Amino acid sequence: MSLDKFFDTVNQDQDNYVAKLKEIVAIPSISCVAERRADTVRMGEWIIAELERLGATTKRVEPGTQQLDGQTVDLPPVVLATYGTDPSKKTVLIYGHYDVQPALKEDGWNTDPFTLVEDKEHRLIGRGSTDDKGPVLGWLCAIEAHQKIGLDIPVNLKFCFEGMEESGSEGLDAIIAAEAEGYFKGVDCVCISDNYWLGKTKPCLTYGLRGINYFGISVKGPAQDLHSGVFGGTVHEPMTDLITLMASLVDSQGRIRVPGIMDQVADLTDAEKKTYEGLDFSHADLHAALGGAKTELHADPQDTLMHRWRYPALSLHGIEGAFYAPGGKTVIPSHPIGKFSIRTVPDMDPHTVDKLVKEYLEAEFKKLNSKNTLTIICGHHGKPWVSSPDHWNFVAGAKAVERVFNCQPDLTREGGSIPVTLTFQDALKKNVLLLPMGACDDGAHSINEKVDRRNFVEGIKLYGAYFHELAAVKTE
Ligand SMILES: C[C@H](N)C(=O)N[C@@H](Cc1c[nH]cn1)C(=O)O
Ligand SMILES: [Zn+2]
Ligand SMILES: [Zn+2]
Repeated sequence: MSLDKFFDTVNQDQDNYVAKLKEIVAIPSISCVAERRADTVRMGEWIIAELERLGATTKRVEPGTQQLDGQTVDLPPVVLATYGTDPSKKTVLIYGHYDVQPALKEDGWNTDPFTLVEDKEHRLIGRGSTDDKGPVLGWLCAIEAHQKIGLDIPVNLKFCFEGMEESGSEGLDAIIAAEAEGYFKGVDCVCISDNYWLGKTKPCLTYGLRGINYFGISVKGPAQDLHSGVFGGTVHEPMTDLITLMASLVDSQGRIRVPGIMDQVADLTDAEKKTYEGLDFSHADLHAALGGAKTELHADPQDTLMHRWRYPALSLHGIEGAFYAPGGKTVIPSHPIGKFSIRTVPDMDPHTVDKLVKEYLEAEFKKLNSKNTLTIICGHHGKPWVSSPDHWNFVAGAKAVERVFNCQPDLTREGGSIPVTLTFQDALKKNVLLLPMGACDDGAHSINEKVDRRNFVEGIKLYGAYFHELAAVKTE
């Protein structure tokens, strides 16, 4: 079977695909703030319209409401769609998310985050370009290219696109559980494109993710912010308590200081250690992704990967309600909320993690003898996931990589979290493959997020080739 015509069409039509990416990057579908909820819903509606234009049957599912920024708001729709129902074909379920992380030009972007621009190195820069609008659009472009040349897609496609992945996938697990024997019945395998290659040139197949527990530390003092000249030295300052608590969570070598956390981590076996040996990863790749900074914690690249994939990490994210703007405001913030998360790994249990963190911070706060009020906010959870890369779904993914990139993919785990992965595996009892298009230096969640034009275009080819390899692969 030759896919050359499909590949040629993708090459020829790439400017149209990039124009579509520009259209959707312009929709600021930030799921974590109420004022962007209407845009997030609009983004979901754009996908429904595009799927219908391609001839898919869609189902818009409303997951309910949530409390956000002091309001009750509708959760964005979960978009389910079916393309092909031939009982003689395999059926693959494709998941992606259409929400994005916040982004402001003032964060340090060189260009407006919601205007996709292409620079001289053919980087397509804009929020969501790699996480996850580029990959989501990529699947739809692969269908379009097949249609254009009259090439049959040899598998049935089901889609599940959500708008809350960056905010804990609220509402999605219940929909999957309710539809496991309904909409999702007949699915043979699952594919997700929402992570990144190990380096900049070689694709990978991914069989593991870390989980996440997200926290807030609220320290409340006076009823309003104070003048530090009038009140400094006379009151317990909430920021002082908060900074002390945040500093107690992790040391500068990245070691988590909450007792009991490391006790839950699965032991490293010899077999697992071997999986790190042949990997094409050096600290040069890490430095590239750090924008040239050489600030690694570990001397050995294998240790770096283990600490990304199979050990937990605690990261401090920010402080809501604290003064952060330029200039020298002499304020005592009255109610700062510190944000941090723990990336979790097998065999950590999210509820045990919450309990250990809460107990530890309350005990540390007691030591401060402060008259302020502490509240620990246990936010969203996502469980870690590890699966077997020996399944035929991975064989099809590897063959697709070989066809498009002429090389064997790396087999990787991922340090980030996609909470729904384990839900699909458990609820549908089917293998899940992560098949990314983005490179290690794409800067997801960061400033100047990008996807390289090459990755976007070759990624569309990869998805199309995967359809054909899935159809051909032996399942015994
Ligand atoms: C790996 C995926 N593209 C991703 O970025 N996932 C997020 C999920 C999340 C959890 N809380 C907020 N976002 C991540 O790993 O941070
Ligand atoms: Zn993300
Ligand atoms: Zn993502």
